[in-house]
Amino acid sequence: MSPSKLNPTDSCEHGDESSSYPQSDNGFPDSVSLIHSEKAVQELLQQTPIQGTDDHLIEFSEALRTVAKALRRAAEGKVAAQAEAAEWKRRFELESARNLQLEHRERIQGECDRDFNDKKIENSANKPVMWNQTHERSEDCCMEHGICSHEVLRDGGTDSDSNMVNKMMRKASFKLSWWCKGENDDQHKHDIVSFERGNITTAERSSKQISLKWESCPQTVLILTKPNSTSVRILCAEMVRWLKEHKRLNIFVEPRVRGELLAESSYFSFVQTWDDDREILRLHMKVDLVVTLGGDGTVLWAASMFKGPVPPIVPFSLGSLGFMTPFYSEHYRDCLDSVLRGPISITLRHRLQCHVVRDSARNEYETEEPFLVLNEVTIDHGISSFLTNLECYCDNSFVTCVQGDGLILSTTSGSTAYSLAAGGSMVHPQVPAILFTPICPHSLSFRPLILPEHVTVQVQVPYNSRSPAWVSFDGKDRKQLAAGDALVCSMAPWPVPTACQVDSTNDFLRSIHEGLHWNLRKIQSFDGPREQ
Ligand SMILES: NC(=O)c1ccc[n+]([C@@H]2O[C@H](COP(=O)([O-])OP(=O)(O)OC[C@H]3O[C@@H](n4cnc5c(N)ncnc54)[C@H](O)[C@@H]3O)[C@@H](O)[C@H]2O)c1
Ligand SMILES: Nc1ncnc2c1ncn2[C@@H]1O[C@H](COP(=O)(O)OP(=O)(O)OP(=O)(O)O)[C@@H](O)[C@H]1O
Repeated sequence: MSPSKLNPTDSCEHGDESSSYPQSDNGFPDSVSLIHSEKAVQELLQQTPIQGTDDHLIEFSEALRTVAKALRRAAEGKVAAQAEAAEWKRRFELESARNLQLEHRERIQGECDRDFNDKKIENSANKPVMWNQTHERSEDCCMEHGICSHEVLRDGGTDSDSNMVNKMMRKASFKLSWWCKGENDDQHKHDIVSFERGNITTAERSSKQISLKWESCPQTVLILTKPNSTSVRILCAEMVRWLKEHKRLNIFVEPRVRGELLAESSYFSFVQTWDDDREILRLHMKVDLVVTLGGDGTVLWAASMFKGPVPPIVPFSLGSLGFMTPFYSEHYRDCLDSVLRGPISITLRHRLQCHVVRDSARNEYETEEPFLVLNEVTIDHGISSFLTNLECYCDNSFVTCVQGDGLILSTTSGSTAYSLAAGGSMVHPQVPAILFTPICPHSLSFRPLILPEHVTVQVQVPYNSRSPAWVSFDGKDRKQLAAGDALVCSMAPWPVPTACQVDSTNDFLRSIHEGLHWNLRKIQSFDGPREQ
């Protein structure tokens, strides 16, 4: 998996650049080849006395080039083999996780079937138990499309109202479709490439505006709130009351928020929460809709709670910027009314799946728990004042060595955040791409890149790096990357569906106009010189 590595004991003292620096095929000097090639040349020089003729120089430079090429090929072969191994390892881990999930479900299914047969549905207060209508159906839906929309909940009867006890509850099902010229077309359209008679054409583009239509009514809402804000706390209490009394919905909140609500009034005892963080892993199976009350950070927080499929999120703006929070909190009743009724436009925001691969773990096929980021993963120098030195590979091909303050690998949703501040382009959130944006590169010729969604980007701290690097995920969870450690990033299979106020294009343009005053300039006056 690892790209070429430098031996820390090797010296990097170079002589005359023009004669002793080998060039790789792509024009960049390869660090491993350089060191070895230099040694080879020095040996050659010792063995063959220079007679000062052009012939000798040509011969030496040819030998040098051949050695450099051979070394480069060997290094590339090694990188490819290691990357392939890492990819297999990643697939194996995904498969194992999937199998575990299946086993877990089968176990729960078995328990529920037994319950059914015995006709004894027990009340497990505050802990709804989930099972699927049919195993196959859940597989189709959850694994293929990311959102388990047909799963069934057996409510443990946490509602204070006694007739709610043992109520049978379905997770609301929905259908996604592409909007066609503003009309709702029920067909899923895929990007079809035709090559009839040698003419390549593409039919419908798949990346149209996406519409979500409920097939059964949403029943359970999770409300996530920004902490330490009085206005958010007041709005949350009001919204919970309204959703319960007017929409008859089951409501989940974080333990902190339940405590706050109960401190206000015992009326809120119907509000559900979780005791154990492991229950968060099952939230996507219980919740039809997530409401966020805060700024972009609260949307990031909501996304980070779902390590797999994410239910649709309705983000209300209670922060100062709000690129991902298109709904105004003053109109929450109308907004939620229309969202619960549907159909709604959604933006499927892609996430990046990031694995830290430790140098020591490489032979043991171990990676740490992956992080899913909605904005970006950043690798920087942390508190060290040294330049970061990062070797970057894209699908095993060498991209560049970043020498500067660091590197941002951003989603298109994150393109208006840190990546923008570092000089990256703003990209429509529905574009499936990975932004490769350096932070203060010490080079006159470095420009940000936009890579296609299907690539795997690998960033390695070389052995000759003067200091470790630090990686952070959506601005949180800092981890150190020591020399030899690497970060491997690819597009995650679970996007974050966020409800749109109008549609994803309108919302995106409004956010850059309102949030950044993008391209705001006084309109040129009509009077003045004219072209003749
Ligand atoms: N120099 C910078 O611009 C810089 C530096 C560090 C972090 N950040 C961003 O902050 C994010 C974490 O946000 P937070 O709210 O938890 O921390 P925070 O409270 O420090 O807020 C950072 C700011 O970034 C804004 N922001 C977040 N996501 C955005 C997006 N997708 N588009 C436009 N603006 C966005 C937020 O609204 C907020 O104003 C990181 O993911 C990173 O993108 C930016
Ligand atoms: N439910 C939560 N629990 C813990 N932390 C949270 C939660 N929601 C948000 N945060 C954190 O609180 C911080 C501020 O949140 P957020 O960005 O939403 O508010 P804000 O700072 O008012 O927004 P803006 O930056 O747009 O003004 C973020 O770092 C975010 O990660």
